[in-house]
Amino acid sequence: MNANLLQTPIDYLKGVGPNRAELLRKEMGIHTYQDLINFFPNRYLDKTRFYKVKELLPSNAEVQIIGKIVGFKTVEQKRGKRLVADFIDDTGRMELVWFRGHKWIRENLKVNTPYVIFGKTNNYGGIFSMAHPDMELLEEHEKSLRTAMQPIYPSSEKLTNKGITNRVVNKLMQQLFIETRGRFFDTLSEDIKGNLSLISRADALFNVHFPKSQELLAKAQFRLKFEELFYIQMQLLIKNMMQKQKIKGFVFDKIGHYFDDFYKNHLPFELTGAQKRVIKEIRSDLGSGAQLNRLLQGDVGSGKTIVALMCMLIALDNDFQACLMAPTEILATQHFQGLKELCEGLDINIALLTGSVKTARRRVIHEQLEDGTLNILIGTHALLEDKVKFQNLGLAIIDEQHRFGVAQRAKLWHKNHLPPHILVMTATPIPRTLAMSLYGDLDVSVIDELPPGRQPIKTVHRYDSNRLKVFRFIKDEIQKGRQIYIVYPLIQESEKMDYKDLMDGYESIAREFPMPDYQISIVHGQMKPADKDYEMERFVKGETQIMVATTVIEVGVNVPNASVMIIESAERFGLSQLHQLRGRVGRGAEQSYCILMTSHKLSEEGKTRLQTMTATNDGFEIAEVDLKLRGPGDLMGTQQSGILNLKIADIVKDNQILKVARDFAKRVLSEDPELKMEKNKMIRYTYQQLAKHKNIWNYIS
Ligand SMILES: Nc1ncnc2c1ncn2[C@@H]1O[C@H](COP(=O)(O)OP(=O)(O)OP(=O)(O)O)[C@@H](O)[C@H]1O
Repeated sequence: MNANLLQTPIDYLKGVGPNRAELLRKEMGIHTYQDLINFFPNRYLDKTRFYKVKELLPSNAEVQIIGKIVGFKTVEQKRGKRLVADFIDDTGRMELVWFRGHKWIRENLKVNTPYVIFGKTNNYGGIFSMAHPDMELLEEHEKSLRTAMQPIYPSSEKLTNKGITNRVVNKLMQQLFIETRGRFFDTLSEDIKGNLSLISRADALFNVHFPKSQELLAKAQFRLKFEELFYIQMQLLIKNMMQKQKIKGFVFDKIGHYFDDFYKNHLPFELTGAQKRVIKEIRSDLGSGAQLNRLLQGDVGSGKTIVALMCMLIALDNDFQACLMAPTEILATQHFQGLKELCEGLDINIALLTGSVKTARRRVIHEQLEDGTLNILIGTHALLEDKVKFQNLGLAIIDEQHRFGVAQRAKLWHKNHLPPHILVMTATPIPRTLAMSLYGDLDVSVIDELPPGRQPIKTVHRYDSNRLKVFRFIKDEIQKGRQIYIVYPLIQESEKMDYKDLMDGYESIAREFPMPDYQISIVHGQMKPADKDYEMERFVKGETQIMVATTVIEVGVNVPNASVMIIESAERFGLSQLHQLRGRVGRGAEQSYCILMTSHKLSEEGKTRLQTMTATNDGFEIAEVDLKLRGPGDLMGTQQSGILNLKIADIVKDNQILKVARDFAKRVLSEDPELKMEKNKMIRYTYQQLAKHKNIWNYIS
């Protein structure tokens, strides 16, 4: 197919006038023939069956009926007018209803003329009705391309009211196939097609818009989904390959005094097998001559901090500086304290830089960074300020990267004449499939083992009405010398109300656990950093037994003696947030507990979340459920990724296809990294088009 023809503006397609063209462009992003062909149905209806009005059941099933309109009437309602048509077939009568677009409907729908209508039926007071039905003249229906499965396009009700009904899209699609004669060149190699028994691209496009059978539809969808995912994976793998070739990293080939001394004399515990493996992986990257770009995933409490430190020591051994950036002040401070403790006796100059560091101290830090006397800098995004200049930054570690985002990751790159090695740590496990698609340009290491001696956290769900029992339990635990977290949701839109909940909660806890027997800390977002630190500090030192907090403590806080996590209004938290919060306990050797408090009013999804939490402690399993419940768009940090704007594949449902696509992309590139082989000609061409047009779907056809 001539690629230029597909670039034809949509205005030229027969049946598209200036008004429609405008709507197609503005509302549906369809500018060219190509855009239209890549506008895929989001579902299909079985159109083999026609119903009679008499056969309708009072359920709201989607049905297809043949009949005629015998008259219109307008009904006044509180919330505006409703247009109602009397619709009959030879067995009975029903109503068609429109809430909007009355003028267009009256002008365009014919009375006493047979139509095929379809849509969802309702039954109010014994009368069947269908709101905003999709309608086609029977005569046209008989003429149109016969398909068993009727494609339903994702065009909104708004468009339907402006005349772009499903039927119109369908007709335009037919016209497009007529004008292009359905000849679309293939984009995959014979090799891949043969291996996976894929149908041709032309057949796939035809059958996805005009399925001849269920079986062909399935084949068409598989082929198009595979192709979409395959090229995304190609893009990520090639990007990764180029990064390795082009971006020379500093070569950290020495393992010197810092690392050795720490390993032999200061390691506070035996490393787990997973920690050792990950350090080895990172070490080999650091010494390879390419830039390290690695994602380090480890479930909560799996011991990422020590891995981070040991990598920084390698940088120091090679006469470079290192930095660690954390998303919150509390976390940065905690990392600083923890690392300082670990580095004791090692002769390392390590500093903390956050928004609340005083100017005089800041100046010292800036100077020492530039003259190279500061070895390690820990901080928040304050590290990204222009004033912060390193003498020789060799390794940047980013904790909890989704909160920073890709742009900030890039900013760290420019802190040096050559980009430093970048290690991204995350404690929110990202389902493997998603990690593959989102971070395909990063290598991934996983710490999949917890330090020994940890007991799984016992998680239970309790209703608010059982609060007294929960309080009794807390008292018993405090008696045993343990510490307790009580966390309240703080969600921005309703901050005031949440804040009140927190303060009310705090008061009732203070009543239940009076001084001097009990000491309570409180930490929330509206406090000054210094006050927060003070309260945190008291809890860390064990001076207070209860920490009442909002989710500011969500990530990374490490108080091994804390053994009970109580989460108030647990139904309001997302799954990964619940898992993160739970991860604040179970960090010592004692049996730990997580108690999820809720009212009796729970949504289905809320119930699933609570059941998942009580059933498993595995962060990866939880992340998978979370992904299924919320969809990838809602997962932290994924919004910024264009990758999720898929046209036909669904990253969750089609993750098997994603795996196959990734395997094939890898296979092609390992055999032919520059796509020079004759058999990969189409792949090379398609890939080049893709790189040129940025948007994957703007070229393939
Ligand atoms: N190999 C090990 N053996 C025993 N204890 C360990 C080991 N590795 C880490 N720890 C301890 O486990 C606790 C958790 O480690 P760390 O804070 O590094 O976890 P993390 O992976 O950063 O988790 P999170 O993301 O939840 O903060 C710390 O108290 C740490 O000292």
